[in-house]
Amino acid sequence: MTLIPTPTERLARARTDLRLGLPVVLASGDVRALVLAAEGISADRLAEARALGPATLAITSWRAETLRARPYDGDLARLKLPGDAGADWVASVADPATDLAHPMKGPFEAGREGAADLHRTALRLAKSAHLLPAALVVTPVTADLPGLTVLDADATAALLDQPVPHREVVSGRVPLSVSEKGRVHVFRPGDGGEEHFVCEIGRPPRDKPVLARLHSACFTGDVLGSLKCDCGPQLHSALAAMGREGEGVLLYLSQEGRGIGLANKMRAYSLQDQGFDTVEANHRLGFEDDERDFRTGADILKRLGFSSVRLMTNNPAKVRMMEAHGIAVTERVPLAVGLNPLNEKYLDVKAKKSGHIL
Ligand SMILES: Nc1nc2c(ncn2[C@@H]2O[C@H](COP(=O)(O)OP(=O)(O)OP(=O)(O)O)[C@@H](O)[C@H]2O)c(=O)[nH]1
Ligand SMILES: [Zn+2]
Repeated sequence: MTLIPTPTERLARARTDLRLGLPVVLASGDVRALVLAAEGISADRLAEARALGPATLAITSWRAETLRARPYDGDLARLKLPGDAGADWVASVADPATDLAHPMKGPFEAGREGAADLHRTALRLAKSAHLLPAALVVTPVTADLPGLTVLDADATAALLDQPVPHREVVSGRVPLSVSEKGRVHVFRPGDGGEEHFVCEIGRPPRDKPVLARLHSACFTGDVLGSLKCDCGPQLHSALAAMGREGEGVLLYLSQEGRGIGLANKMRAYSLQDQGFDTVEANHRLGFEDDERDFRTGADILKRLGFSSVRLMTNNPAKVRMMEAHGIAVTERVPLAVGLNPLNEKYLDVKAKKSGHIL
Protein backbone atom coordinates (compact mmCIF):
# COMPACT_ATOMS: atom_id res chain seq x y z
CA MET A 1 0.00 0.00 0.00
CA THR A 2 1.45 3.32 -1.05
CA LEU A 3 0.46 5.08 2.18
CA ILE A 4 2.84 2.87 4.18
CA PRO A 5 6.35 4.36 4.59
CA THR A 6 9.03 2.88 2.34
CA PRO A 7 12.38 1.71 3.78
CA THR A 8 13.92 5.05 2.68
CA GLU A 9 11.18 7.02 4.43
CA ARG A 10 11.62 4.92 7.58
CA LEU A 11 15.34 5.62 7.47
CA ALA A 12 14.67 9.37 7.27
CA ARG A 13 12.37 9.08 10.28
CA ALA A 14 14.93 7.05 12.20
CA ARG A 15 17.53 9.80 11.74
CA THR A 16 15.13 12.34 13.18
CA ASP A 17 14.22 10.00 16.06
CA LEU A 18 17.88 9.52 16.96
CA ARG A 19 18.51 13.27 16.86
CA LEU A 20 15.57 13.73 19.25
CA GLY A 21 17.07 11.17 21.63
CA LEU A 22 14.42 8.56 20.80
CA PRO A 23 15.36 4.91 20.32
CA VAL A 24 14.80 3.04 17.07
CA VAL A 25 14.56 -0.70 16.50
CA LEU A 26 16.76 -2.64 14.08
CA ALA A 27 15.31 -5.99 13.09
CA SER A 28 17.30 -8.83 11.57
CA GLY A 29 15.21 -11.97 11.13
CA ASP A 30 13.89 -12.81 14.60
CA VAL A 31 16.52 -10.73 16.38
CA ARG A 32 15.71 -7.17 17.37
CA ALA A 33 18.02 -4.51 18.73
CA LEU A 34 17.11 -1.26 20.42
CA VAL A 35 19.38 1.57 19.28
CA LEU A 36 19.94 4.94 20.94
CA ALA A 37 22.43 7.57 19.84
CA ALA A 38 25.07 8.02 22.53
CA GLU A 39 24.99 11.77 22.03
CA GLY A 40 22.58 13.41 24.46
CA ILE A 41 21.41 10.11 25.98
CA SER A 42 19.24 10.76 29.03
CA ALA A 43 19.70 8.88 32.32
CA ASP A 44 16.07 7.70 32.27
CA ARG A 45 16.15 6.38 28.73
CA LEU A 46 19.49 4.69 29.35
CA ALA A 47 18.16 2.94 32.47
CA GLU A 48 15.00 1.80 30.69
CA ALA A 49 16.97 0.59 27.67
CA ARG A 50 19.39 -1.36 29.88
CA ALA A 51 16.49 -3.10 31.62
CA LEU A 52 15.48 -4.64 28.27
CA GLY A 53 18.62 -6.72 27.71
CA PRO A 54 22.43 -6.72 27.40
CA ALA A 55 23.79 -3.32 26.31
CA THR A 56 26.94 -2.41 24.41
CA LEU A 57 28.25 0.88 23.14
CA ALA A 58 29.34 0.68 19.51
CA ILE A 59 32.18 3.06 18.63
CA THR A 60 34.41 3.30 15.57
CA SER A 61 37.91 1.83 15.53
CA TRP A 62 39.26 5.42 15.35
CA ARG A 63 37.60 6.31 18.65
CA ALA A 64 38.60 2.92 20.10
CA GLU A 65 42.23 3.63 19.23
CA THR A 66 42.15 6.88 21.21
CA LEU A 67 40.52 5.11 24.17
CA ARG A 68 42.88 2.11 23.91
CA ALA A 69 39.93 -0.26 23.52
CA ARG A 70 40.16 -3.36 21.31
CA PRO A 71 38.33 -3.09 17.97
CA TYR A 72 37.75 -6.83 17.48
CA ASP A 73 35.25 -6.13 14.70
CA GLY A 74 37.62 -4.35 12.32
CA ASP A 75 36.09 -0.94 11.79
CA LEU A 76 34.29 -0.83 15.15
CA ALA A 77 34.44 -1.89 18.77
CA ARG A 78 31.57 -3.08 20.96
CA LEU A 79 32.20 -1.90 24.51
CA LYS A 80 30.37 -3.70 27.31
CA LEU A 81 28.68 -1.31 29.71
CA PRO A 82 29.95 -1.76 33.27
CA GLY A 83 27.11 -2.39 35.75
CA ASP A 84 27.26 1.12 37.18
CA ALA A 85 27.72 2.93 33.85
CA GLY A 86 25.34 5.84 33.58
CA ALA A 87 24.72 8.59 31.04
CA ASP A 88 28.00 10.30 32.03
CA TRP A 89 29.99 7.18 31.20
CA VAL A 90 28.33 6.93 27.77
CA ALA A 91 28.94 10.63 27.08
CA SER A 92 32.61 10.48 28.08
CA VAL A 93 33.28 7.48 25.84
CA ALA A 94 31.46 9.01 22.88
CA ASP A 95 32.72 12.58 23.20
CA PRO A 96 36.45 13.38 23.24
CA ALA A 97 35.87 16.80 24.83
CA THR A 98 37.02 15.50 28.21
CA ASP A 99 39.80 13.18 26.99
CA LEU A 100 42.64 15.43 28.08
CA ALA A 101 41.04 16.36 31.41
CA HIS A 102 40.32 12.67 32.17
CA PRO A 103 42.96 10.66 30.31
CA MET A 104 42.39 7.48 32.36
CA LYS A 105 39.04 6.40 30.92
CA GLY A 106 38.58 2.64 30.94
CA PRO A 107 39.85 -0.05 31.01
CA PHE A 108 37.26 -1.15 28.49
CA GLU A 109 35.99 -4.63 27.86
CA ALA A 110 35.23 -5.12 24.17
CA GLY A 111 32.88 -7.86 22.99
CA ARG A 112 33.99 -10.26 20.26
CA GLU A 113 31.27 -12.92 20.32
CA GLY A 114 28.57 -13.08 17.61
CA ALA A 115 28.17 -10.84 14.59
CA ALA A 116 28.59 -7.07 14.77
CA ASP A 117 26.39 -6.24 11.79
CA LEU A 118 23.58 -4.68 13.83
CA HIS A 119 26.09 -2.58 15.74
CA ARG A 120 27.74 -1.45 12.52
CA THR A 121 24.39 -0.37 11.06
CA ALA A 122 23.53 1.42 14.33
CA LEU A 123 26.80 3.35 14.15
CA ARG A 124 26.24 4.27 10.53
CA LEU A 125 22.76 5.54 11.44
CA ALA A 126 24.21 7.83 14.12
CA LYS A 127 26.81 9.12 11.65
CA SER A 128 24.24 9.72 8.95
CA ALA A 129 22.22 11.76 11.48
CA HIS A 130 25.34 13.93 11.95
CA LEU A 131 25.60 12.87 15.59
CA LEU A 132 28.71 11.64 17.35
CA PRO A 133 29.62 8.23 15.92
CA ALA A 134 28.63 6.14 18.93
CA ALA A 135 25.46 4.11 19.47
CA LEU A 136 24.02 2.21 22.41
CA VAL A 137 22.79 -1.17 21.20
CA VAL A 138 20.61 -3.41 23.38
CA THR A 139 20.09 -6.86 21.90
CA PRO A 140 18.29 -9.22 21.90
CA VAL A 141 15.16 -7.34 22.86
CA THR A 142 11.90 -9.27 23.17
CA ALA A 143 9.66 -6.64 24.80
CA ASP A 144 6.89 -4.94 22.83
CA LEU A 145 7.98 -1.43 21.84
CA PRO A 146 4.92 0.32 20.40
CA GLY A 147 5.45 3.64 18.67
CA LEU A 148 9.12 3.16 17.85
CA THR A 149 10.42 3.30 14.28
CA VAL A 150 11.38 -0.22 13.19
CA LEU A 151 13.96 -0.69 10.45
CA ASP A 152 14.96 -3.85 8.67
CA ALA A 153 18.69 -4.03 9.36
CA ASP A 154 19.76 -5.50 6.00
CA ALA A 155 17.60 -3.09 3.98
CA THR A 156 18.97 -0.18 6.02
CA ALA A 157 22.59 -1.23 5.52
CA ALA A 158 21.95 -1.53 1.77
CA LEU A 159 20.29 1.90 1.65
CA LEU A 160 23.20 3.51 3.49
CA ASP A 161 25.54 2.09 0.82
CA GLN A 162 23.52 3.33 -2.12
CA PRO A 163 23.92 6.73 -3.74
CA VAL A 164 21.11 9.10 -2.77
CA PRO A 165 19.03 10.28 -5.77
CA HIS A 166 18.33 14.01 -6.05
CA ARG A 167 15.59 15.93 -7.79
CA GLU A 168 15.47 19.53 -8.78
CA VAL A 169 12.69 21.27 -6.87
CA VAL A 170 12.86 24.70 -8.48
CA SER A 171 15.21 27.29 -9.93
CA GLY A 172 15.06 31.06 -9.90
CA ARG A 173 16.95 33.99 -11.40
CA VAL A 174 19.33 35.77 -9.03
CA PRO A 175 21.44 38.64 -10.40
CA LEU A 176 24.85 38.56 -8.69
CA SER A 177 27.67 41.05 -8.34
CA VAL A 178 29.91 38.76 -10.45
CA SER A 179 27.28 38.37 -13.15
CA GLU A 180 23.71 39.49 -13.60
CA LYS A 181 23.03 36.17 -15.30
CA GLY A 182 22.84 34.09 -12.13
CA ARG A 183 20.34 31.31 -11.45
CA VAL A 184 19.96 29.27 -8.28
CA HIS A 185 18.69 25.69 -8.49
CA VAL A 186 17.54 23.77 -5.41
CA PHE A 187 18.12 20.01 -5.29
CA ARG A 188 16.37 17.83 -2.72
CA PRO A 189 17.82 14.45 -1.75
CA GLY A 190 15.45 11.50 -1.79
CA ASP A 191 16.47 10.43 1.71
CA GLY A 192 15.08 13.43 3.60
CA GLY A 193 18.56 14.93 3.99
CA GLU A 194 19.53 18.57 3.63
CA GLU A 195 19.06 20.30 0.28
CA HIS A 196 21.98 21.22 -1.98
CA PHE A 197 22.12 24.45 -3.97
CA VAL A 198 23.52 25.19 -7.41
CA CYS A 199 24.50 28.56 -8.78
CA GLU A 200 24.54 28.59 -12.57
CA ILE A 201 26.18 31.57 -14.24
CA GLY A 202 25.04 32.28 -17.80
CA ARG A 203 23.80 29.28 -19.74
CA PRO A 204 26.84 27.01 -20.23
CA PRO A 205 26.50 24.65 -23.20
CA ARG A 206 25.86 21.09 -21.97
CA ASP A 207 28.05 19.47 -24.63
CA LYS A 208 31.29 21.21 -23.61
CA PRO A 209 33.40 21.01 -20.42
CA VAL A 210 31.92 23.53 -18.00
CA LEU A 211 33.91 25.62 -15.53
CA ALA A 212 32.73 24.00 -12.29
CA ARG A 213 33.25 24.24 -8.55
CA LEU A 214 31.99 21.63 -6.09
CA HIS A 215 32.05 23.64 -2.89
CA SER A 216 31.39 21.90 0.42
CA ALA A 217 29.44 24.09 2.84
CA CYS A 218 31.56 25.87 5.41
CA PHE A 219 29.39 28.14 7.56
CA THR A 220 32.41 29.51 9.40
CA GLY A 221 34.48 30.23 6.29
CA ASP A 222 31.81 31.07 3.69
CA VAL A 223 29.49 33.16 5.87
CA LEU A 224 31.55 34.36 8.82
CA GLY A 225 34.89 34.85 7.04
CA SER A 226 36.77 32.48 9.36
CA LEU A 227 40.55 32.64 9.08
CA LYS A 228 40.94 28.98 10.09
CA CYS A 229 40.36 27.71 6.55
CA ASP A 230 40.41 28.93 2.93
CA CYS A 231 36.77 28.22 2.04
CA GLY A 232 35.41 31.77 1.86
CA PRO A 233 38.09 33.08 -0.54
CA GLN A 234 37.77 29.89 -2.65
CA LEU A 235 34.02 30.35 -2.95
CA HIS A 236 34.28 33.99 -3.99
CA SER A 237 37.19 33.52 -6.34
CA ALA A 238 35.41 30.64 -8.09
CA LEU A 239 32.30 32.77 -8.60
CA ALA A 240 34.43 35.68 -9.82
CA ALA A 241 36.15 33.43 -12.41
CA MET A 242 32.76 32.23 -13.65
CA GLY A 243 31.59 35.84 -13.84
CA ARG A 244 34.63 36.77 -15.95
CA GLU A 245 34.04 33.86 -18.35
CA GLY A 246 30.31 34.58 -18.37
CA GLU A 247 29.58 30.90 -17.73
CA GLY A 248 30.03 28.33 -15.00
CA VAL A 249 28.34 26.18 -12.42
CA LEU A 250 28.91 26.20 -8.66
CA LEU A 251 27.50 23.40 -6.53
CA TYR A 252 27.06 24.43 -2.91
CA LEU A 253 26.89 21.03 -1.24
CA SER A 254 25.53 20.63 2.28
CA GLN A 255 28.52 18.59 3.36
CA GLU A 256 29.53 20.87 6.22
CA GLY A 257 32.73 19.85 7.99
CA ARG A 258 33.73 17.39 5.24
CA GLY A 259 30.43 15.58 5.86
CA ILE A 260 30.35 15.44 9.69
CA GLY A 261 28.03 18.41 10.22
CA LEU A 262 28.64 21.74 11.92
CA ALA A 263 28.26 20.49 15.53
CA ASN A 264 30.91 17.84 15.01
CA LYS A 265 33.13 20.32 13.13
CA MET A 266 32.99 22.62 16.15
CA ARG A 267 33.93 19.64 18.34
CA ALA A 268 36.87 19.10 15.97
CA TYR A 269 37.81 22.77 16.30
CA SER A 270 37.86 22.44 20.11
CA LEU A 271 40.24 19.50 19.74
CA GLN A 272 42.38 21.57 17.36
CA ASP A 273 42.62 24.18 20.13
CA GLN A 274 44.06 21.39 22.28
CA GLY A 275 46.82 20.87 19.71
CA PHE A 276 45.48 18.18 17.36
CA ASP A 277 45.53 18.83 13.62
CA THR A 278 42.43 18.70 11.40
CA VAL A 279 42.88 15.01 10.54
CA GLU A 280 43.74 13.90 14.10
CA ALA A 281 40.74 15.79 15.45
CA ASN A 282 38.36 13.91 13.12
CA HIS A 283 39.91 10.60 14.15
CA ARG A 284 39.66 11.33 17.88
CA LEU A 285 35.96 12.03 17.36
CA GLY A 286 35.67 8.66 15.64
CA PHE A 287 35.32 9.90 12.04
CA GLU A 288 37.32 9.26 8.90
CA ASP A 289 39.28 12.35 7.83
CA ASP A 290 36.76 12.89 5.01
CA GLU A 291 33.17 11.63 5.31
CA ARG A 292 31.84 13.29 2.17
CA ASP A 293 29.94 11.28 -0.45
CA PHE A 294 31.28 12.61 -3.75
CA ARG A 295 28.53 10.79 -5.65
CA THR A 296 26.21 13.64 -4.65
CA GLY A 297 28.07 16.23 -6.72
CA ALA A 298 28.39 13.90 -9.71
CA ASP A 299 24.66 13.07 -9.57
CA ILE A 300 23.64 16.75 -9.48
CA LEU A 301 25.97 17.67 -12.35
CA LYS A 302 24.46 14.89 -14.47
CA ARG A 303 20.91 15.99 -13.63
CA LEU A 304 21.82 19.47 -14.85
CA GLY A 305 22.97 17.89 -18.13
CA PHE A 306 26.75 18.18 -17.64
CA SER A 307 29.08 15.27 -18.28
CA SER A 308 32.46 17.00 -18.38
CA VAL A 309 34.01 19.75 -16.28
CA ARG A 310 36.99 22.03 -15.82
CA LEU A 311 37.10 21.50 -12.10
CA MET A 312 38.17 24.30 -9.77
CA THR A 313 39.90 22.51 -6.91
CA ASN A 314 43.21 21.87 -5.17
CA ASN A 315 42.09 18.38 -4.16
CA PRO A 316 43.20 15.65 -6.60
CA ALA A 317 40.93 13.13 -4.78
CA LYS A 318 37.93 15.19 -5.93
CA VAL A 319 39.12 14.88 -9.52
CA ARG A 320 39.48 11.10 -9.14
CA MET A 321 36.04 10.82 -7.50
CA MET A 322 34.34 12.76 -10.31
CA GLU A 323 35.99 10.53 -12.91
CA ALA A 324 34.98 7.43 -10.91
CA HIS A 325 31.37 8.59 -10.88
CA GLY A 326 31.01 9.34 -14.55
CA ILE A 327 32.06 13.00 -14.87
CA ALA A 328 35.04 13.64 -17.15
CA VAL A 329 37.50 16.20 -15.77
CA THR A 330 39.26 17.76 -18.76
CA GLU A 331 41.26 20.17 -16.61
CA ARG A 332 41.97 20.86 -12.93
CA VAL A 333 41.82 24.61 -12.37
CA PRO A 334 43.78 25.50 -9.18
CA LEU A 335 42.11 27.70 -6.57
CA ALA A 336 45.12 28.85 -4.57
CA VAL A 337 43.61 31.74 -2.62
CA GLY A 338 42.98 32.61 1.01
CA LEU A 339 46.32 31.74 2.60
CA ASN A 340 46.80 33.64 5.88
CA PRO A 341 48.98 33.21 8.97
CA LEU A 342 46.14 31.50 10.89
CA ASN A 343 45.40 28.79 8.30
CA GLU A 344 48.98 28.15 7.17
CA LYS A 345 49.35 25.03 9.35
CA TYR A 346 45.89 23.73 8.40
CA LEU A 347 46.66 24.01 4.69
CA ASP A 348 50.04 22.40 5.26
CA VAL A 349 48.37 19.39 6.96
CA LYS A 350 45.89 19.12 4.09
CA ALA A 351 48.77 19.09 1.62
CA LYS A 352 50.78 16.51 3.58
CA LYS A 353 47.99 14.20 4.78
CA SER A 354 45.18 14.66 2.26
CA GLY A 355 47.21 15.29 -0.88
CA HIS A 356 45.95 18.80 -1.59
CA ILE A 357 48.07 20.83 -3.99
CA LEU A 358 48.91 24.25 -2.62
N1 LIG B 1 35.98 18.19 9.88
C1 LIG B 1 36.53 19.33 9.52
N2 LIG B 1 36.06 19.97 8.44
C2 LIG B 1 36.65 21.11 8.06
C3 LIG B 1 37.72 21.68 8.77
N3 LIG B 1 38.08 22.83 8.15
C4 LIG B 1 37.25 22.96 7.09
N4 LIG B 1 36.39 21.95 7.04
C5 LIG B 1 35.36 21.62 6.05
O1 LIG B 1 36.03 21.13 4.91
C6 LIG B 1 35.24 21.31 3.75
C7 LIG B 1 36.13 21.88 2.67
O2 LIG B 1 37.07 20.93 2.41
P1 LIG B 1 38.58 21.24 2.13
O3 LIG B 1 39.34 20.05 2.65
O4 LIG B 1 38.94 22.61 2.65
O5 LIG B 1 38.68 21.35 0.59
P2 LIG B 1 38.24 20.34 -0.53
O6 LIG B 1 36.78 20.57 -0.75
O7 LIG B 1 38.66 18.93 -0.21
O8 LIG B 1 39.15 20.81 -1.72
P3 LIG B 1 39.05 22.13 -2.56
O9 LIG B 1 38.19 21.78 -3.74
O10 LIG B 1 40.43 22.47 -2.96
O11 LIG B 1 38.40 23.17 -1.69
C8 LIG B 1 34.10 22.20 4.18
O12 LIG B 1 32.95 21.38 4.32
C9 LIG B 1 34.53 22.75 5.54
O13 LIG B 1 33.43 22.97 6.39
C10 LIG B 1 38.20 20.99 9.91
O14 LIG B 1 39.15 21.37 10.57
N5 LIG B 1 37.57 19.83 10.25
ZN1 LIG C 1 36.15 26.29 5.71
